Amino acid sequence: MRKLREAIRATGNPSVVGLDPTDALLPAVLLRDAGSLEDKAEAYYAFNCAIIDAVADIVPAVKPQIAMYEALGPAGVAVYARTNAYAQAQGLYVLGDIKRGDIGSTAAAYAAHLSVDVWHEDAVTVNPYLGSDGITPFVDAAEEYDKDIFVLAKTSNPSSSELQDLPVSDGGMTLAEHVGGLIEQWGGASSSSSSSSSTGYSRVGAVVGATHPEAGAQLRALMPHTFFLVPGYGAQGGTAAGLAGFFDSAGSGALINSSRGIIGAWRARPEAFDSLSTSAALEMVGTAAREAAVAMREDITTALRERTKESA
Ligand SMILES: O=c1ccn([C@@H]2O[C@H](COP(=O)(O)O)[C@@H](O)[C@H]2O)c(=O)[nH]1
Repeated sequence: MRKLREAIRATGNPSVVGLDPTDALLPAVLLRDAGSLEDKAEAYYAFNCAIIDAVADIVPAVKPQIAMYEALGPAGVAVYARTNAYAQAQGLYVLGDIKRGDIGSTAAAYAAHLSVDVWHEDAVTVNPYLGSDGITPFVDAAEEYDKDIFVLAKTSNPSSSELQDLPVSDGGMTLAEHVGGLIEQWGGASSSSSSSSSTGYSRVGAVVGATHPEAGAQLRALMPHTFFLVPGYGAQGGTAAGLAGFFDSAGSGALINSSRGIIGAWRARPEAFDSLSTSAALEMVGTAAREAAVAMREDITTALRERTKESA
């Protein structure tokens, strides 16, 4: 997590902007002439670049959600990779939300996301449901190419409880907590020769939803070497008040994501977007995204300061 932590320190901002474009999240004027999937993919790219340009100096990272790009077929996948390259060129850490997981031989092929530089990702998300042989290829690739992975532990969605809250031991440990223990092990296996080990956090992070503050605090206590990616703030109802427990006592250890709350912030503006030119609409999208990103940063850093005051 060395690169991510340096970027968080440089911006003073532990939050990440999710780049999850959909037709509903783009002003209609940007899609007016998009007659094909290729045109639509180009519109998504222009939208993403406007947002990246507007926030690159105030956030450490972006998290493109590959599903939104795969929905447009090959042209969308190409725009996913181009968006990542553009974000990296602006100095941002790129966390590809690809949520892969499969048997070992197939996981090894998926791990090319980290080893083959066409994807331009600094980290990817992975699904641990298949166990260690589905994860090890990603850990090995992350180690070899100095990248990171984030393993799903306690996800933000309401039905995560159907599986992740099940007790898996007599002591009442939940499946999410058990996965947390495995993540610490996978990170420990990676950290011996890792440049990340000097940061106190291994290169194997965990995804822990902002919508579950109690589970977040519990997992933080159980997982001292694991950096958290925390989705669910904003559109899914997670609040800054519930987030402090996801961070360590030094105010580090977590990166909070907002996607729709930032890239769709333009929808709350009074301007009549449809009467704007494409370039004016893109500028407004960027301005609204920047304001929303600043508000999110203030919200989170204020909550962290309040916690420090309370514990002093
Ligand atoms: O537990 C999880 C894991 C991943 N996500 C992803 O994060 C964003 C959230 O988008 P918002 O618009 O901020 O709700 C999206 O890409 C999800 O696939 C998650 O929400 N929860």
